[in-house]
Amino acid sequence: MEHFELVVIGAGPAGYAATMRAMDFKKRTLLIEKNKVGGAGVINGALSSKTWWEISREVRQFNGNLSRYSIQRPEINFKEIQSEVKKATQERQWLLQDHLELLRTSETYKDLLAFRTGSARLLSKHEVEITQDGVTEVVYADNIILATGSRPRILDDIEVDETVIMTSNGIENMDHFPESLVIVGAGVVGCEYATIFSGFGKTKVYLIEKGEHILPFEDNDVVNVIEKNLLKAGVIIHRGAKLVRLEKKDEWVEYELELVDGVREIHHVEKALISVGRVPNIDGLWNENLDIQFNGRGIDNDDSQTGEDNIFAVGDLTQDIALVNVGELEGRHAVEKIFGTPGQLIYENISTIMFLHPEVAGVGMNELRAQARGLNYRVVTLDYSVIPRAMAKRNTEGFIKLLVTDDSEMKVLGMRVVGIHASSAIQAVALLISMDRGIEELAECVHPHPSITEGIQECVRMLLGKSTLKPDAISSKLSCRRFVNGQYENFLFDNGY
Ligand SMILES: Cc1cc2nc3c(=O)[nH]c(=O)nc-3n(C[C@H](O)[C@H](O)[C@H](O)COP(=O)(O)OP(=O)(O)OC[C@H]3O[C@@H](n4cnc5c(N)ncnc54)[C@H](O)[C@@H]3O)c2cc1C
Ligand SMILES: NC(=O)c1ccc[n+]([C@@H]2O[C@H](COP(=O)([O-])OP(=O)(O)OC[C@H]3O[C@@H](n4cnc5c(N)ncnc54)[C@H](O)[C@@H]3O)[C@@H](O)[C@H]2O)c1
Repeated sequence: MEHFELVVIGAGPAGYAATMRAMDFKKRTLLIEKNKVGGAGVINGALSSKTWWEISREVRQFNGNLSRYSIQRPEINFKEIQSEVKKATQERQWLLQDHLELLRTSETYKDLLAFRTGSARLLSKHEVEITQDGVTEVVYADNIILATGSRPRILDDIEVDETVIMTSNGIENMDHFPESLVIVGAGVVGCEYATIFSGFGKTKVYLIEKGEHILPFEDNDVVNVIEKNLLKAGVIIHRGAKLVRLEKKDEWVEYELELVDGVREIHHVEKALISVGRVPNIDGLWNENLDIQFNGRGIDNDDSQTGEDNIFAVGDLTQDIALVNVGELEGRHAVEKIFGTPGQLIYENISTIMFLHPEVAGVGMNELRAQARGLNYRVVTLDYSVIPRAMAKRNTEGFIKLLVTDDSEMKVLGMRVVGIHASSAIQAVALLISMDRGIEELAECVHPHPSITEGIQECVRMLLGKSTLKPDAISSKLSCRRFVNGQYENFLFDNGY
């Protein structure tokens, strides 16, 4: 039986990152993938959907500019766009595969790194069985990292064929812009695809959310901006709606809704996307005799470790946040825990971007989460219309919101930026959170001009009572408040100078 110091199952972002970190420790490692290297980080997931989003954003912007000068819009071609998306995912896949291959054949790594295509499962705490085309092989592993990721959750009674009724695994394989599309579930995936398809201007989008509002985990002020733009792009949003049935009829989709007032409606659309969350890929992954616990949301791990001392679980497979950067962080952490001196696995400073219209970037807590934890906090908001860079872009839609602790230290709890360049603006704050620092540093450093980060600096200065624009003068664009014992109150810091 071939012997490895580490076997990693799954070559998505989490497993790939874990394998490469193991190379730094010079450990003999086997990476096993049953499908394509890159996982949902590349195909039917992060990179593919972001390429669709980028192109849709350009089309929306371009069309908007043409309308401004009364110029007719050109036709856009679905297949050309789809082929551009395929090029992006292919580039990334080739990069990851070629990198793997070059390492495997290099002098330094040829005895360390091995790769097998096949489906893997654990026979015991040290034996991994790999099956490919009916051929089975068993290898011995000192340590094992499970990184098998997740797949779309499917609702009972809905028959997904990935052609007419689809999940995120099928939506990108259509061959034309559908005339109409219903999206069930207005979480991140649902809202991103609603933004993408409404942005192209070729598809009537219907968005169904069982909760009271779209993006139920986000603050109302963020949701309001996104919802307003979706509506402006012609999206019909059914909030608090119960999906009674959704089925294929004559190659179209018929669905029935029960609305909040009890009224029932029947709709017909060309295609459906089911985006109601994801489930971890654990089926048959390990034998029952192993102490690996599953809690419904994912593998219940402690600092990436399962109940077995040599078996670890990382990425979407676990109960923690399902993101590429989190999977990579966990994968690297698990390897450091096995072979080195691990740092702390910290989730508080994880940055996220939701690719909507406009983009929404976040780090740390939002108000919903702070309130759910019963925290008192200070919160400052600044509208994009006071930021020179946004004025120059002729796009002042959006705002910055910063949350800090309600004490003299004012440690950063979290931030949301909604608007252009949101994603690049949050990095400095992510760093402050990771360093567990107060906000003074941000107030004093000199930002480039004009930049969106100047808006963040102004937020910080408002909290410190030394902003250039005063919130009590332009309260429609700036606010500085405390949230104490369930109530908001205006807050003006008197620094005495
Ligand atoms: C539509 C969509 C958009 C997204 N957008 C973003 C985004 O913008 N930013 C972001 O950070 N995240 C995004 N995500 C989430 C991100 O894709 C996932 O969090 C990330 O891919 C998880 O990485 P992973 O390695 O844990 O799992 P995966 O990427 O799912 O990879 C797991 C791999 O394991 C393989 N595998 C499974 N079982 C076995 C087995 N038994 N044997 C061998 N191999 C196996 C699979 O084939 C797969 O390649 C998005 C997800 C979706 C669906
Ligand atoms: N930009 C990004 O970072 C990004 C993009 C896409 C996905 N992701 C990751 O992928 C994960 C999965 O995304 P997702 O959107 O599938 O899940 P999600 O949990 O974000 O959203 C699912 C939504 O479906 C709704 N829902 C559930 N059952 C329903 C029903 N029967 N009828 C109507 N609505 C229903 C839920 O209330 C929720 O709003 C995310 O949690 C995120 O971690 C990240």
